This record gives sequence, structure tokens and C-alpha cells, in this order.
Amino acid sequence: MGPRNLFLTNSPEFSNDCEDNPTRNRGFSKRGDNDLDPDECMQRTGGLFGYRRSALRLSGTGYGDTSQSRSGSGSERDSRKSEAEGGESSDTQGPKVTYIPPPPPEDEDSIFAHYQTGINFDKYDTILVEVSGHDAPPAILTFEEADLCQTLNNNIAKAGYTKLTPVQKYSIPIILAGRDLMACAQTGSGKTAAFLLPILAHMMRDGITASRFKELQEPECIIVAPTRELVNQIYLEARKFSFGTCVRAVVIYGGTQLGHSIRQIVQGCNILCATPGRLMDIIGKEKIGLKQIKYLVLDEADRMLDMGFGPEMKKLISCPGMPSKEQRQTLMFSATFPEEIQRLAAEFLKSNYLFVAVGQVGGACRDVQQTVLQVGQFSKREKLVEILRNIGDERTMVFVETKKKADFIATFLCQEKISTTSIHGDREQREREQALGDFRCGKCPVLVATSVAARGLDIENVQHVINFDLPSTIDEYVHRIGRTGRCGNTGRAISFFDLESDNQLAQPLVKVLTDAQQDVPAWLEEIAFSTYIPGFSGSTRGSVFASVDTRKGKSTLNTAGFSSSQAPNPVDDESWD
Ligand SMILES: Nc1ncnc2c1ncn2[C@@H]1O[C@H](COP(=O)(O)OP(=O)(O)OP(=O)(O)O)[C@@H](O)[C@H]1O
Repeated sequence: MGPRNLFLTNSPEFSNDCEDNPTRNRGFSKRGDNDLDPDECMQRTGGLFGYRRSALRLSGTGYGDTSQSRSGSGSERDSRKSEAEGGESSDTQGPKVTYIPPPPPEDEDSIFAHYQTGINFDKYDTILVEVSGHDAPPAILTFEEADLCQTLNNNIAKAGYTKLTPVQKYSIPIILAGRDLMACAQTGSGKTAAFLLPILAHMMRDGITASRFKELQEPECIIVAPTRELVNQIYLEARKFSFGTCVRAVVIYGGTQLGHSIRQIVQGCNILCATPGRLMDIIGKEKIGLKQIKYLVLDEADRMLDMGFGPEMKKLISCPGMPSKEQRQTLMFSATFPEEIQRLAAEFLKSNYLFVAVGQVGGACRDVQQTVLQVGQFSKREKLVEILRNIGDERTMVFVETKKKADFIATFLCQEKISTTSIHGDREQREREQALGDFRCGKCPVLVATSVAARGLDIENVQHVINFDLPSTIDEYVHRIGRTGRCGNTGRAISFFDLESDNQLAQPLVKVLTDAQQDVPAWLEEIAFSTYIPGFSGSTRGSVFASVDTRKGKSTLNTAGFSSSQAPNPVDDESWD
């Protein structure tokens, strides 16, 4: 039997993958003493199905050293959603995790390495911005107006930032004014610096003293995000902007040795970047005290508050010592913010929080050229290979729906002599980081990923995103395609639309394409029309596509400070609502 046949027999296209209930897998598990990767726990506890190795053996497939060795780190059960999470929940049973991530490079050039803004960076200025809530401070137009300290200004310059992005123009003065904030801005438009810079400015103003070794550290700021790779990225940004200051940022996440996390913390910790599971474990071990918390940041906030992570976040804000919402500043950022999640968020925020929406809430980045192709399940692999051969060596992320399929497609592409690696929740953390590293440096220009890589990851030069499988929600689609077209650069997204399984997504997809001024195929419009649900607000399968702050009293401005009635609206306002 040739390799192709081998794959056919293993093919998820022919198998009936188990689909888990997303809530069953995550966020509700117990915690104890041992050092178990919460993510793996999630998969184990997810199903009362025990701990098994994947049936898909990859040895001898040519998938090579960039590939997945099956590590026994996860269960074979693939879940459409649990995986997405890439998730972190917490639990503490299972084998001891010994992985210690290599320390990031310490030299200044590496710390400040950055990629260039793209040709459309200046177009950000024309995007409409809505600010809702009372007494919002005016936007700033330049970094100088923010009046940050000299060290921060130096770091901003070394990072290559010369001009503020819209979300930064509005969020920085709001945070500097001490207000709570929910901010929604398109993917790749600089939300990370929008919260890091004003927090650091406050810390400098308050005269933070150098942290020292203590068994119990009391950070001033906690930043949580849904995936390990994302918190690590946020940490690297925090380290960059705090360079040369007394502020010490620390990162902790699942899949790494707990002892290593503790050692990082006890050396001093002002800003703690963490995935929820590891954070709660560390708090439980009394290595982190919450009394000094002044800033709580939820990045990818809609994800952090949904059914998967929401309970964990609630536990966090009710932990002993955590200052009440009146006593701390709570900041939430995302590119998508479904209305029902906005309502949940109110529990975390002061009642006078401000809401900043840059462009259409939940809208796709306009710098991404989106194409939707009708491709049936059985033609997808052939089409993928055809597209990848045309693309050549340009960096491409291929999203699939399940972990098993990620393994399968990555292996298949390697067999087709397309240098590929993969990232998903069943891979060991070491392998995940290796895969990301190989993709970042171009060693493997194709990264096959589940939704674990959909949010937040900022990788230079990703020119293409291919949705081999469309995700189950439109918000997920927006995040996935946002891995390209970042910071004013252009990118392309190609999505395979399967008439057998994707029709529910047609209507919100047409809306996202239209809002981003993309061509909408006639066949897709027809499907959207035939599946039209009156009153439907744009999303599918449980998530609602928000278009506004759920509260009243908004004012609409563009980044130059014009009201919406004064400024030309570049967006077709037609709504499915
Ligand atoms: N003012 C700026 N000038 C130049 N580059 C910037 C500026 N602000 C941010 N960047 C760069 O733009 C890239 C994207 O920023 P960031 O990752 O914060 O986007 P994001 O809005 O959080 O995206 P996502 O929604 O995908 O999480 C990063 O490489 C960042 O360093």
C-alpha cells in the first residue's frame, strides 16, 4: 500500500471523529499539587475516556524532525471546540511535566526586533472609532502627547513605533486616566501596546521599586490570555517596553514545569502574563498574592469570558485578596466582542467603563484579501496542494478543525514534499514551540494549525491563511484570517466552503466579506439568502456577532476626531440585523 492509501485509511475525511462538548473539556476541573499541564488535563478530564496515545503514528512518514512525535500528552479525542481553545483549563492529575522553555534572547537587538509596518498603515487613520460611555478623555494623536517617561519613549522608538494606531490613540489616554476599558479593534492593529504602554507609564509614575526575591510575590498587574503562545508573546512585548526599568515581567503557562514557573515568579514579579490554568495553580500554591493588583487585563477578552474560561475568570476575581473592581483597573481587548459576552463583562468592570470600537466590532481586517471557494470534503487535499504549489515559499497558515486532522494534513503535505509543521493542543509544549519557531524562521513555511493558533499570534510575513475547514463561528474566522494582513501589511485568506457542512456560516460570512469590501461569490449569496434567518445578527452556532456597545450613549469619531456625521463612512452600513 502506497503512502497515499495509508493516509486514506487514516483519513479524518473517512473517519467519524469524536466531537466533544466544548464545555465538558475546559475550565471546570479540580486542582491539586502535581505539575500537570492544564491543557493536557483538559483533554484528559474532557471525556472520562482515559489517557491514550494518538492512534495516528507518524514515524516513517517523512514528517521528520519538525513534526509531531506522539508524545502521550493528550487524548485522542478531537473536539471541534475544545481544541480551539488550545486551551488552558486547570487540573493537576497526570504525569509530571518537565519541560523548561529556553529563555528568550537577552541581547537588545533581539528584544527590540520587529517587522515593518505595511503600506496600509497610514490608512488606519481613516477608520471610524466609536467611544461609548461618559466623560471619555480625548484621544491623543502622537506618542509625545501621552507624556510617557523618557525610558518608555526610548523603548517605543527602539521598537520602531513612530505613529500611534487608532486603538492606541484612544485607549492610552483612557487607561492613563484610570478608567476601565473594553476595546475592540481589528486584528493586528496594536492592541498589545495599547494596554502595555499606559500600564507601564503608571507603574513608572508610581515609582515601582525593583522586585526582589520573595516566596510570595505581589504583582501590580496580571495579564491573562487564552493560549500559551499568546501569553508568551505578550510577555516578550512587556519585556521590550519595560527594558531598562525596574519593572519585571514574568510569564507562566501550562505545558511547562511548574517548578520553573515558580522560580521565575519568586525572583520578582510586577507584571504577570499567564494562562488561566497555570495562574490559578500558582495562586493556589500561594506564590502569588493579589493584594497589590492594580491592573487586570483580559486579552482576547471575549474568549476569556465565554463558557470555557469564564468560570476560571470569575474564580480569579473572587480570589482572596483580589481588589474589588472598584479598587482595580480592568481592561479588556479583542477584535470580536459578541453582545452577550459584553454583558457578562460588566461583572468585571466598573459601571462607568468606556467602550472603544475601532471600525466594525468583529469586522475582518481590510488588508486581508478574502476568497471563498466551494470545495467539497474529498477535493480539499488536492486543492490545498495546488494552492500551496502556486504560493511557493511564502509563509502560510492552514487551519483545520481537529487535532487529528492537523496531524494528518501536515503529514500528507510532508509526503507531497511541502515543508510543513503543525501546532495543536495534543502536541507537547516543546513541540508546539519548536513548530512555531520553525514557522517563524521560515524553515517550515507551512504551519497546519487548529484554532489554538487562531488568536493573537503575531508572526512576521504570514502572507496567506487557508481555511481548509471553516471554523464553527464567524468570530473565529475573523481571528484566523487576522494572522495575515497585520500592522498595515497586506495578506490573503482562502477558505474552502463545503456545501455539506458550512451553510450555517454563509450568512455571517457574506456580512463579513461585504463589510470588508470584498467580492462575495454569487453562490455564497444564494446560500446566505436561502438560509436567511430574520433577526439573525451575523454569527452562528452560539455566538452573536456584535456591532455596537451593548450600552447606550455612544459618540462616533474617526481617529482625527471627526464625528461620524462629519466623516465619510468607508463602510457599507447595511446590516443583517
Ligand atoms: N504604533 C505602532 N507602530 C508600529 N508597529 C506597531 C505599532 N503598534 C503595534 N505595532 C506592531 O504591530 C503588530 C501587531 O500588534 P498586536 O499583536 O498588538 O496586534 P493586535 O491588535 O493585538 O492583534 P490580534 O487581534 O491579532 O491579537 C506587532 O508586531 C506590533 O509590534
